[in-house]
Amino acid sequence: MHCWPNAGTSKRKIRRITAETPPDRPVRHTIHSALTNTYKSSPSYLPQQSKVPGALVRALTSPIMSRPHSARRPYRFLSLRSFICFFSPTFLAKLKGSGKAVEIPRGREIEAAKEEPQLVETMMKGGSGGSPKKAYSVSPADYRLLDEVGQGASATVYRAMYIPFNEIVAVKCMDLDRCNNLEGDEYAEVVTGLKYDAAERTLTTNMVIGEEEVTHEELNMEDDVRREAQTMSLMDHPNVVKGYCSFVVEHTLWVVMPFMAEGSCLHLMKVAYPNGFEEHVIGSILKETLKALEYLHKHGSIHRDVKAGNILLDSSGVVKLSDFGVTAGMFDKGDRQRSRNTFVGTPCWMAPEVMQPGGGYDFKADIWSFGITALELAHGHAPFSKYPPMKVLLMTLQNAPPGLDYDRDRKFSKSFREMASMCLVKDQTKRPTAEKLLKHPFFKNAKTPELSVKSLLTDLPPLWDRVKALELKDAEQLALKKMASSEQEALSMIEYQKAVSAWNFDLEDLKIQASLIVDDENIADAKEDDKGLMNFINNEAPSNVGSTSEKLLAADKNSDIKNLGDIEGPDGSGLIKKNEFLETDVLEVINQDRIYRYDNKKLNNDSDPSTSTHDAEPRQENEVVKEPQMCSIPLRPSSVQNNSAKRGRNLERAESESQLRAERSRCNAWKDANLSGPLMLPNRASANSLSAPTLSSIRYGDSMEDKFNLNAVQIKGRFSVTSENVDAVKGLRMIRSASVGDCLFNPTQVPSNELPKENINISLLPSILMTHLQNLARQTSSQQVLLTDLLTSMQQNDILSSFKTEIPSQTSKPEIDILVKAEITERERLLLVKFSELQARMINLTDELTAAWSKNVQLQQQINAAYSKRNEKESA
Ligand SMILES: Nc1ncnc2c1ncn2[C@@H]1O[C@H](COP(=O)(O)OP(=O)(O)OP(=O)(O)O)[C@@H](O)[C@H]1O
Repeated sequence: MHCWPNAGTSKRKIRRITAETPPDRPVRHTIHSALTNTYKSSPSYLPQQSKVPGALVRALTSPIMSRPHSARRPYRFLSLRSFICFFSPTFLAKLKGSGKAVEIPRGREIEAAKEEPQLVETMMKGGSGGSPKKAYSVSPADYRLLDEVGQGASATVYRAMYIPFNEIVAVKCMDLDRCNNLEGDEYAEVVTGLKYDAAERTLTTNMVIGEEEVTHEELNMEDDVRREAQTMSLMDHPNVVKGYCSFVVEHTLWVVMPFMAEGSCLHLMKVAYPNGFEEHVIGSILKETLKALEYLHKHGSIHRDVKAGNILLDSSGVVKLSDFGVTAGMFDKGDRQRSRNTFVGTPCWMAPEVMQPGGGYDFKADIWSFGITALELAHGHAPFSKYPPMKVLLMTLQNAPPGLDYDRDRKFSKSFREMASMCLVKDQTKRPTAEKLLKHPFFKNAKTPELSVKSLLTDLPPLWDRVKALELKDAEQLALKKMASSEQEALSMIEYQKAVSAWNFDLEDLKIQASLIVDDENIADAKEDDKGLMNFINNEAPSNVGSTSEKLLAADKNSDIKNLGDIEGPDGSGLIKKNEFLETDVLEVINQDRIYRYDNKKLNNDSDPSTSTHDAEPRQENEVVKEPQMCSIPLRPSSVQNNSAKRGRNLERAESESQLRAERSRCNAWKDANLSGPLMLPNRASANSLSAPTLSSIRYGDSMEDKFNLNAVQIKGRFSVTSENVDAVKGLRMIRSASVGDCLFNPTQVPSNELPKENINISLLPSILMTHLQNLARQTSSQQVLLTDLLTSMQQNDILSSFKTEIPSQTSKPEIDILVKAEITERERLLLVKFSELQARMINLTDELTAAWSKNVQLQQQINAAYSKRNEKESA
């Protein structure tokens, strides 16, 4: 790493110099000397005396700078960007290569900008390294958007023609409204610090020079959107996507950049390499990415969103890192050692230290994400990608770091596995720097991307056609969603049947559901339920995992932040200090737009059956899974729902894309069922599953439930009243079935003569009842299947335990044996409890079925009577 000076000092120094310098003295030399002294440890960034822009000089030497704070007023001047960037070491590089000194009479900056918009454009555009600048204008009229080539959470990327040069570029249109609640121009102005006046073709800025140190953050410049545009224009490296220029157009910020004709690695994997790339390709891609990271880190930036979706390829195989929306300057506050405290990134790729608010992190966080990206490229998806964000956070903190599995990833070399594991060390201080990592043998032997990556791209249609094809697929899925409601009802029942047969052994899932999903209406009940559940879990299974989740639950439910104790991951590295991982943090995590983006996107991958169990869920040694879960799942908090609603079309896209794959994986779900943990019978094929998809809900539930819920006007228990039958059941009361929580119509409570004739489709009622009865019958048979399986599983456990008692392990220690036996005995006990519960439920169900049948008969008689009465009346 370069030894950077303390930028804070430099700012103060510059301030002092400018304040003390009489306006009529030539100041360029003074500023240049200051910079020379301040940045002497990084000579390549020294600005040349003649290259400090005049406007900047004017701004710095303006009398306003020497006024006391109180006397300073909002000050408008040309190219705030130049001013701000002046403090950034990276900007100095730009000055060195390109700096065009422009003299503007003092106090006439705004007028000059209006008279010479071209000047503003010049100040805004990128360019460095001494190469002649290509000026890209900031007028939207100069760009013709051709095809959509990418869709991010906050942006749509287009292939576009830059008309003046007849050159193809990419234009990323970032929706400013989506980034904030502020409206349109107002927000655009705030976040960019720049106001584009289309009529005048000028860019102006409002800013208050206030505190002693003028920094990005104090100037309200920390926003992702502006940061991205800014960072992109400052970067200059062959492996970094450079921003040519950026400007505000109505409610969007346009960032113009080179067009990368093959899109992102993620996109390529989705289209043609669902199981990941071969090692030699991965080596090339990663090496180029690492070079980009090395460059960024050397220049004081942390990317914070390294992932396959942000590694772009062009048709000649060139690899570039993009998306600087969350890039942070390590020296933003003028403290070289200062690490970041904000919670930014995408959960699967996020380093453990980033997830722990207050802990602080530095550029090593990018190395972790880089390691995750290595696994992503190797498997076609990131580890834990099928889990909801909150779960990913917990798993990353608590589980052993993911890695390339010795057996499953046999096809990969030892050096690749080793390189990945070096990056994925929880202790950030033990991770190598990008520079060091580049020297790893894995990269030493990597081929140039032109050789390896290019071979991936043969026979592929153009990017925009691929994007369209994916969109068509999405549309098909959406159409599927809109199928007739009766079909949906039928399908939902099938889904439900599958879901009721599902085994979910995942204690974590259950806890997360319990902690995250809160029903406003039933909050008190839910609290009680959850308390009981958690007490049970923790009494029975005092694992670290349990206590962590309980504490999160406690924080979430009771806001009793002070009660949080220290929470420690099993390896001690995932330590969450008292009061650090608080309710607000949890909610912040949930509310993080980026997480939702990720969530939406990852839904595409979630159902990917190739996700390995190794990746997915390395179990803790001490995680003793015990409790057969039968808890009722409350709804999620409305705040989360509100946020989810914002996901809008992204979610729809993601959902629909995931449906087909989800369908496929559902088919295998039953036989894939994991028989190694506690049993959970989902007691609802719920409308909630989206908020906290569990293994079972991912496999069985989401898409079909969505279809089902599309027409649902009321959801009770696991059944819904759809818009089709709502009229028919008007006036009928619903009763809750004691054992299964179903809602059944209770015709005996409604005398037949009270049935509003005009609303009753008489023939519909028996059919509705029949459906419910059939469901009951199916449930009973499902329960029987469950019982059989349970018995089989018990037998297996018996065999296992007797085997273990008969043949004592020679290698394991006696304590471990005792633990194993205790666990098996405990499991047996729980299975027996479960077994008797199921038996009782089956008996209940059978009773209910019989009762329902007889009710059905009664009802039919009543209906017949009512029918003949009406006939009689009519004939009379
Ligand atoms: N310069 C480019 N050339 C070609 N395609 C691009 C370019 N930039 C982005 N894309 C495509 O657009 C997609 C979305 O872009 P990008 O990731 O920058 O958007 P975003 O909203 O920042 O997304 P994210 O959700 O990752 O934050 C990329 O995954 C890529 O496929």
